[in-house]
Amino acid sequence: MGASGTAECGGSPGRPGFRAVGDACESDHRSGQGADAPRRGHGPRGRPRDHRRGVRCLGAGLPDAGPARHPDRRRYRRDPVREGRRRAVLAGQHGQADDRRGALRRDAQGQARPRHRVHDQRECLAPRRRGRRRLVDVRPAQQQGEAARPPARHRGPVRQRRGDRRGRGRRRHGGQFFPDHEPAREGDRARALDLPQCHRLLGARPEGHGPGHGEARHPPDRDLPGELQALFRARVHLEQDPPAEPQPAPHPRHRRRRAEDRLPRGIRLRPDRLGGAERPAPGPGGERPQDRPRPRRGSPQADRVGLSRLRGAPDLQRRRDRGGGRDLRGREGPGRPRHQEAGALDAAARQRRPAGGARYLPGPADRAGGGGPRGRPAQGHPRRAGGARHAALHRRGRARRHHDPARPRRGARGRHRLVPPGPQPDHQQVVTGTIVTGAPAEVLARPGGFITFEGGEGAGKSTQITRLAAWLRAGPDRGPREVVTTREPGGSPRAERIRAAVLSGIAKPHGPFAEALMFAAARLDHLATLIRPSLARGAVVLCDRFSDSTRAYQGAAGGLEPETLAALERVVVGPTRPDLTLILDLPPEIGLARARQRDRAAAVTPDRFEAEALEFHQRLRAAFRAIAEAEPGRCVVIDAQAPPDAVAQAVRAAVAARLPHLAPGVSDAA
Ligand SMILES: Nc1ncnc2c1ncn2[C@@H]1O[C@H](COP(=O)(O)OP(=O)(O)O)[C@@H](O)[C@H]1O
Ligand SMILES: Cc1cn([C@H]2C[C@H](O)[C@@H](COP(=O)(O)OP(=O)(O)O)O2)c(=O)[nH]c1=O
Repeated sequence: MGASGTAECGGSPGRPGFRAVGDACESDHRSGQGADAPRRGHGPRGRPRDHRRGVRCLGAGLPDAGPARHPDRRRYRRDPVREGRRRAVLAGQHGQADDRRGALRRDAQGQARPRHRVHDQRECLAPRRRGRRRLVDVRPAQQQGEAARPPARHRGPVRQRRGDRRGRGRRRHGGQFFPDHEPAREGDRARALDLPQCHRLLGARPEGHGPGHGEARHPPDRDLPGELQALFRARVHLEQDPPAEPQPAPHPRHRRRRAEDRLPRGIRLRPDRLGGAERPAPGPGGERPQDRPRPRRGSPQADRVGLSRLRGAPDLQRRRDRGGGRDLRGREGPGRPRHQEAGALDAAARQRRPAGGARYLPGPADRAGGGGPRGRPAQGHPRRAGGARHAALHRRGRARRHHDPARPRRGARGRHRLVPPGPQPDHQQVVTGTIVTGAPAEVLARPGGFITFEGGEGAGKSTQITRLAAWLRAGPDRGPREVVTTREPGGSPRAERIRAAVLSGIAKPHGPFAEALMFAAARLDHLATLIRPSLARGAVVLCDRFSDSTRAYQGAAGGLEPETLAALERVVVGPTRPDLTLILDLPPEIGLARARQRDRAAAVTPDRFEAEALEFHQRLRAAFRAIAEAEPGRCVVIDAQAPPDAVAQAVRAAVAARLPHLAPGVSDAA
């Protein structure tokens, strides 16, 4: 093929000035078979180029290079990677026609490139490996520099990536369809990069031969063209530090999180206050507010129901002590999110709203005393409650909010601000995390109560709970009330699974403390998932056994120290102590007889505690009595030997006496 060698080394008509490096063709200049003429006058600065090892002719054997056929052509077709490169070379040969049309080209891996990169400078396959094709620009340096300078609109890396993306898929090239050839290996990405990219990485000018080029920093290998030197140097950079992939846009939810994260530490958002965030007062020791024990406000009862978390707690508690107000329940529970409280209170407020959906409307007194803009009553923060200064502050806050798109629009989430007619009762009644401002106590939450039933086996607890629930559901004069009946261990799906395990006796070999821990675990879930949410809704919760059973069974009867159980109770129960505990008392022999009769009827075997000896049950009875004596304000002992109706009557009387707001009426209770 010496005949084609001379012509091909001079450059094919479609690809003047290019040669392939490392290809094994018959025009190999090492073998001396190629023509000498193109060896001189093709390299930059007129240097001879082809004396280097492995510089061979481009285009030998290519279909449009002449009638001669390359002997390795069939081999290329069998190797997909090499086939892709061969087609890239083909594409380069058709480049001039494509360039005139402004078409994209394909590099050696089949990726499309803007034409200014492809035409004369790009086809440098860096590694010197035997059998690999490298294209070397052998045109004069000035011409190379002109071709290497990309147009401004293609200079940035983003443009380059977009070009790559556009090149994917099948693309018509020179009248033929060529499939894509993705880079076979990661290293091919570095090898496929073009020279402008190399220049950028080297901090050199694209022209490549002036001051500031890589040659100035590295001793130049004068035998190599400047672009090839640059590529060899850049390859190291590229393989170590590949170009950054475009980052996907952050998800809107993440953006929102980041916006919240920008809040200074200690500041929390107040959804009820459109004014935004508040910073709780710093602790004396610099501790975080959420780590601080909550301050006690008012009575222990107020603390139990979480009134300490309400700004109007003292006032509400005063109302309740007078008997004219309503209790707030169930806003304790550190694990429960505030919006849940808000939802519960909102629901309660909606229930209490007058029929027809009418809301409280602002009266003249509202406008007189610190009214808001356009005659609306001042709402939200107590500082805005009265006086022109506070009204002006309020207006300023509204104006600011109007221009802040990050803040929710007023009423956008369907919340209502209920303002009673007449003078504002007490603007301290702002509930953290919810919407109510200045509403009377009975609007804030529906009153509820937490009543537990305790006693030995077969005392009649389940029977009496059912009866009391029916009585309480009638509710007071204002209408029916929600009553939740539950039991321990159990009451929630997870707690029921613990119940099944512990009553099967699985923890008995581990001792009473292990059993107490299992009961505590069940209680934790029960409280979190059922009891506290129900109390927060204002429901009455009737529970068959609670923490007093742990004291009696695992403590007094099981031998566990009271201090241990008290600590466990403090951790698990916290402030959610029962309002009233009804202890059904009867001799254990009678209770066990009833329980066995019940079990036979239900065809179940006695559980782990029913199977205990009589002496164990006697200790239980003594323990329950002792608890009642220790806490007379909470506990009432009821004689459970009486007939069921008589016991039910005694239970109602106890509830009416201790929790009068739950009683449906005096006539019913009598
Ligand atoms: N006051 C009562 N007098 C007689 N039998 C009763 C009385 N109360 C409940 N029972 C019966 O005793 C059995 C156990 O009652 P139950 O309510 O299940 O007790 P506990 O829940 O305390 O184990 C049931 O069969 C029930 O019908
Ligand atoms: C709640 C609780 C129950 N128990 C025991 C008492 C009961 O024997 C058993 C619960 O069974 P249960 O069937 O609810 O009792 P009763 O037969 O009285 O209706 O679990 C404890 O030992 N510790 C506890 O804390």
